[in-house]
Amino acid sequence: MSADLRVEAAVVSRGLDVAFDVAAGETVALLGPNGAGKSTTLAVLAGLLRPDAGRVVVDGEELTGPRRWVPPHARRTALLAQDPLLFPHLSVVENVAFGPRSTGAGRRDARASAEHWLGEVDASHLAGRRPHQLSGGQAQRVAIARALAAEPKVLLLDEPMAALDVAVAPALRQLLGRVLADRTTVIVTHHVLDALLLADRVVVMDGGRVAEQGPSSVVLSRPRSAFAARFAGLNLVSGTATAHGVRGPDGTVVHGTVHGTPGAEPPREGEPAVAVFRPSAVAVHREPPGGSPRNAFPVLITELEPLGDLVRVRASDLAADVTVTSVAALALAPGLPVTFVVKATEVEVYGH
Ligand SMILES: Nc1ncnc2c1ncn2[C@@H]1O[C@H](COP(=O)(O)OP(=O)(O)OP(=O)(O)O)[C@@H](O)[C@H]1O
Repeated sequence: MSADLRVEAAVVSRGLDVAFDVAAGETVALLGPNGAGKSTTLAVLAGLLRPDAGRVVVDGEELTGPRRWVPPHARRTALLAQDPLLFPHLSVVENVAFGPRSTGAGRRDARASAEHWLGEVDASHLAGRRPHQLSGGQAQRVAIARALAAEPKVLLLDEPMAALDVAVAPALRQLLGRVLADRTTVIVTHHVLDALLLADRVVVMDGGRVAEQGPSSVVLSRPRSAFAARFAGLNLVSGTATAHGVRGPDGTVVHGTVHGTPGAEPPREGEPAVAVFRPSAVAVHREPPGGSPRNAFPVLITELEPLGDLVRVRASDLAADVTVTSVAALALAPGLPVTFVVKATEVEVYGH
């Protein structure tokens, strides 16, 4: 069911001029500051907005073009907004059956498909309820089932977790990880973890244009655009899982909290895993701290970069954000050997 996607779109009134591709089965996260044009791009893909110039091609078929316009309901693209927008007068199962009904399925097939997809999102028990009897997280699950039941070629998600309590977001992220695997998806998100764990690639937008794009782990650990650097700039250490962390390529173990990834159990020992921690969680020491249970990395400083009120200290593939005062106090400079120190409680470990 997955299809490849190409978009080129200029919308003059919104200052949008973007072009990017999504491979069949790939999940791309659209990141960027407010007003960057992420939602406008989704609207163009969904057929809700006709660009002044450009085209949208899915699976070799032009859906939007100079002389072509396929209306939203006939595009086989499903858009899932922050707000689930369920029909209030229909039950949950009727809401989900609306997806296949809208693509021409008969009543009985549509109902069977609705029951199947409710099962896929762990919401079978909600089938008979009305939308006003659902929590925000439950309603969003039902909306996901409705989107999937229409068997879209492309799934478009606009901050699907933004309106939810932080407490239910992890469960929904896990569900999305499961259902997005092998589906062509574009997801707008403000969360670095969504970009890292749900997306294969990220496209960073700024001022209506693509500022940077690439594999999620590369862009998030070595960002080139100012936004991506502020947004992420995470330290990532890839290797194999141990009981309490990750063993890096040089044999050093980074200790942290081991989590399951969306749709998967926590990594077992020896499986590929990545340790993630923020540069702001890293302290820089001139002398290795003795007898400490913390993670300590002996490194050589390669670069000092101003970052607002802070200074980003880069050393091989790692970064630490420290105050200007401590740069002066420690006389930090490129070429200086130092120790980067991070508490295990600041390190998250995921299967990769
Ligand atoms: N309905 C609209 N009519 C006219 N201009 C709009 C409309 N929606 C957005 N814009 C403008 O288009 C530009 C891109 O906005 P868009 O909502 O696509 O950005 P975004 O990246 O999705 O932002 P956010 O993260 O805040 O949702 C902005 O300048 C915005 O003010």
